[in-house]
Formats: sequence, C-alpha cells, structure tokens
Amino acid sequence: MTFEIDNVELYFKTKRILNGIYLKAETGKVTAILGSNGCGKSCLMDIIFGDLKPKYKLIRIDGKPILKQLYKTGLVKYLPQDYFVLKHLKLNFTLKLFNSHWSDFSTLFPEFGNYQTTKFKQLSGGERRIFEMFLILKSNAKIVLLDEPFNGISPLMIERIKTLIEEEKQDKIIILTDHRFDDVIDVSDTLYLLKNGATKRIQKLSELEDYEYLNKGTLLN
Ligand SMILES: Nc1ncnc2c1ncn2[C@@H]1O[C@H](COP(=O)(O)OP(=O)(O)OP(=O)(O)O)[C@@H](O)[C@H]1O
Repeated sequence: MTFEIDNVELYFKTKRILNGIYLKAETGKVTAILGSNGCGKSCLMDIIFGDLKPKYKLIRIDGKPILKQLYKTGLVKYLPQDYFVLKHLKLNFTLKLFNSHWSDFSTLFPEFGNYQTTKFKQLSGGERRIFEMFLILKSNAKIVLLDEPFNGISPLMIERIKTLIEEEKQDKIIILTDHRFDDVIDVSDTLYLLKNGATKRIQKLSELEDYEYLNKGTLLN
C-alpha cells in the first residue's frame, strides 16, 4: 500500500504554517519527518489523521484520492503527543479493547510484570507512552502515525520500541516524527525534513546540516 499527501495549505488566521508538502510512505517502510520546534510536524500528523482541516490537501492511497477524513476509513491509528487512554482504565481491560492480550504485552515488556489491574493513571509518564505505543503498533491498522514516540522513554526501552517498529512495519505504513534525530535516522527508511512550511526529501544525511536542521559537524560525533 502507498500513502501520499500533497498540496497542503495550512493557515492559522494569516500565519502560513504549511504550503509545500509532499510525502510518500509505503508498507514495509518507516517514513520519518524531522524539523525544528513549531515547524508544523504535529499539524501535518493531525491533517493526515483527519483531525485538522487545512485550506487544501490531497491524500491518495494506492494512487486513489481519499476525500473523507482518514480516520473514517478505519485504516489508521494515531499516537498523538497527549495521552489517549482513559485514566481510570485497567491495563488488561484496555488491551482487550484493542484486541490484544496482557501476555503479549508482558512478554515484550516484563518490567510491567504484575500491573494487569493497575490503572493507566497509576503509570509513570514513560510507562504510559510505552503502553500506548504498544496498543497502536500492535493494532491491525494499515497506517500508523507516531508523534514523538521516543519522548520521555529511557534508552533501553527506546531500543525495544525500535525493534517493535521494525517488526510491525512489515505489514504497515509507519509515519513518525521525533526530536531524537539519531534514533529517527536509525529506524527510518525514508526521511523528510520539514522547513519553512515545505517537506524536503533527505537523500544524504549531510543535507540535515546543509539545511541547518543540525549544526555542522553534528553527524561526525
Ligand atoms: N490551534 C492553533 N492555533 C494557532 N496556531 C497554532 C495552532 N496549533 C498550532 N499552531 C502553530 O502552528 C505551528 C506549528 O505547530 P506544531 O505543533 O505543528 O509544531 P511542531 O513542529 O509539532 O513543534 P514541536 O516539535 O515543538 O512539537 C506553531 O507555530 C504553532 O504555534
């Protein structure tokens, strides 16, 4: 499956946020978006999901235009920056709601060993993020959007999540954005930089320095 978005124009009042977007993602690949604070990455994710209506946009799946909001197609799941699981829900019940099982989760994350009946609100910030990411990545969605999946997660857990992303991308389109550029570069197959409202496809990592997303010499370290 291929996913494309282009011709996006997003304004807030007279402030232009996005105006030159083209992004193509496909099953079996992780497509990543890098960009500085406030450049419009979360807005672009919201637009793809269908939760933010720009002045104009064109989304195509396998070349065919999709005119309704993407979430209405049932093809997509979205990990936004804010938590989406209801605070009072127990973890094992929440997994059932997402057609998953406690044993699947605890096999991958044994650190959560006896948390079956723990409520979501009793988890730490990083634990909540890991749990929500598992729900999204293990879902049967064909398109997965991850907004800052590594935020607040400790290094060893990031490695495990990257492994999960690698496994799950086999039958999913995964589009993610995060400020941990080294982890993003490591896990991505296709890389875009969002700058001045437009996406630039990154073919060589040195372009990240040329476009002043990274300081010169950062990639040598
Ligand atoms: N509802 C809104 N009303 C007005 N301006 C908004 C709104 N939402 C976002 N913006 C502005 O749009 C721009 C892009 O915001 P966005 O959250 O997409 O940035 P981002 O690239 O995800 O940033 P960060 O990496 O800091 O999370 C910012 O300048 C922000 O202030």
